[in-house]
Amino acid sequence: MTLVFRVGSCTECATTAQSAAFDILQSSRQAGRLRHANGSTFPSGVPAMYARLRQLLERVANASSFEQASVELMEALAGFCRNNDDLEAPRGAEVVHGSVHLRSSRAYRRLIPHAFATGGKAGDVVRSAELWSWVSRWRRALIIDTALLQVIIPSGDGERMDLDASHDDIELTASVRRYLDQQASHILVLPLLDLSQALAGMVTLEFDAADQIGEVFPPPALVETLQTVVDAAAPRLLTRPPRANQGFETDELLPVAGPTMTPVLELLAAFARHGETLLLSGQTGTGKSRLARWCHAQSPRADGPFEVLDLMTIPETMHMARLMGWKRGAFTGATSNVDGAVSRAHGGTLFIDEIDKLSADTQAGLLQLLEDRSYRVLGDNGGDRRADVRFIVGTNVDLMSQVEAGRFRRDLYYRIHVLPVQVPALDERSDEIADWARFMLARCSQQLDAGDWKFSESALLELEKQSWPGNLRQLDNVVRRTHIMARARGGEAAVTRADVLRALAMENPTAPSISDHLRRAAHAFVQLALTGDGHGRPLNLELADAFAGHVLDQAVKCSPSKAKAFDLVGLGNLVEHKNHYRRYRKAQEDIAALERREAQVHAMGPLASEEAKHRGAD
Ligand SMILES: Nc1ncnc2c1ncn2[C@@H]1O[C@H](COP(=O)(O)OP(=O)(O)OP(=O)(O)O)[C@@H](O)[C@H]1O
Repeated sequence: MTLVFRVGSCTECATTAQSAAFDILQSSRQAGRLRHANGSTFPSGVPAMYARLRQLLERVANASSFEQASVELMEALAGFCRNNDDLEAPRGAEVVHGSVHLRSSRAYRRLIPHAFATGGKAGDVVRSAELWSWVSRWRRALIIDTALLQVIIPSGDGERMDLDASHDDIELTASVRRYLDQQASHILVLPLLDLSQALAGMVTLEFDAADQIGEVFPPPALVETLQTVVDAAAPRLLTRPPRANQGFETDELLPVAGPTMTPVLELLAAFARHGETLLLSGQTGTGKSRLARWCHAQSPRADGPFEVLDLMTIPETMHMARLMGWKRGAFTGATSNVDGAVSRAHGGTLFIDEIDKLSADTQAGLLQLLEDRSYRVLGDNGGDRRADVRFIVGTNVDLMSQVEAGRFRRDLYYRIHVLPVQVPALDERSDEIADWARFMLARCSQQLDAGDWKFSESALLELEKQSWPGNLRQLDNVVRRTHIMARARGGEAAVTRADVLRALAMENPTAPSISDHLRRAAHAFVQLALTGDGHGRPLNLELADAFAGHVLDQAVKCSPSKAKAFDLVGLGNLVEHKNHYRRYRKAQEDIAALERREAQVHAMGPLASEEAKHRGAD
């Protein structure tokens, strides 16, 4: 008799069907009627295995959290490995570590490491990105033979791929080799699929099985069993709620920590302890740079320096120099030695923000730095230096799309994609909005020495109702604006809903405001100043008057007459007194002066001013 259970994409249906199937299996076994599809009887161990599987499913279903359910699963998998007489797997191998990874395609959502009795510390278990990239590419169980550096696909004919060989599908870096070397002899990676067969994560088991090096270990039959167990447990496991909020202690680096952020903070706290590169992705303004600093404070390097290299604010031609530093004479105008970010971060952490902006040649330099932990200061003939630095990198773009577009090196991507964490947008953690708003209001009242300001409840509700595409940065701007408006209105130190509504009315996130345009123009001006000639002649701030000149020039170009143009920009009185020609001539001179200076700066070359800026640093 064949029984087919058809189930929809609902956990309840699937688990009920599973239970029914196991019950039938059990009673058939008891009645001695169990037959394989080909007519042979099942090996005696198979029904016993299903009984154990059923117990596991009950334990997973009753687990109070995803974390507890994951540990149940890993313990059960280890049990299947140890107690494997029926499966004829070689004995003498120990399961040392296990881990359940819950991941989206680009970032970790949860990581549950587990050390078995004989193993080391669970906190040591951090998987590399490569395991994930392989399992997501092939969506089947894989074994890594860490001694022979081979990936083995145990199903089918046990296809082996040399990790050392240049294989199109495999990204292998020296660090992976090092990483694999120091772990157990074999790593089994099992995909974790949800009910719709989408890849939701992976389960890894590490074996200490030195006498199995070169063998397909664990043997394919055991791998198949373990995968069956994972497949059966997955629907229940994936629907277990996260562990109850343990609450993160807030401090000045982490002023707010709402329930939605708890899993992210747990991951960051766990990853902070490691030396591997941490990748923080997330929309602009979500607080990545502050979280990087928080991670540093949680790390064993907390007493060392925390350095930031914000690539957004550095001209591309200076990326390498600012990262590595330079020696006197390294290039024209380099009149003194200047430390780079790597040496300033020695013994601590270097946060490289907007990593996607990294110039092509610096990408190669950073790759070598991450691989070998060595770097060379520009113009230094004394050889390479050792970098004792933990790297955290930040981006607000999808780095893989940059790789696919050929703008970011694939090997560097895999090298920095070791511990990827996605910082949720503020709209996804609206449970934090009120606390952030209170914190920001207190901060700006304190900065202005303006007393003890509070939001009314309805004002906070109004903020919670909004969407925040600019995230914490936008909320901060709105809170500051609200505070200014409320103070101008007079009365007691309370921000009302009406204040909030007025401040919000000035927000138009889709169209950049005049302030945004001015900020951008100021940024461009400062960038140009940074690329000055290195002889102590920075781009004079007075040249910024050219901006007013441009405004007047545009007004004249866009208006039917000069008189109307001057009226438009509030200078109508000059027309009355016939002074406007002089004013317009001055505007054109300002523009011409800036353009002349700009041409000179470009002709001088980019490195010189950097040197000038750092003159006296050593
Ligand atoms: N821990 C914090 N303490 C105080 N303010 C914070 C904190 N985190 C975020 N903010 C507020 O949010 C703003 C943006 O934070 P941050 O610069 O860290 O974001 P980001 O994600 O690194 O942005 P970008 O991608 O644009 O570099 C800060 O200017 C500050 O106003």
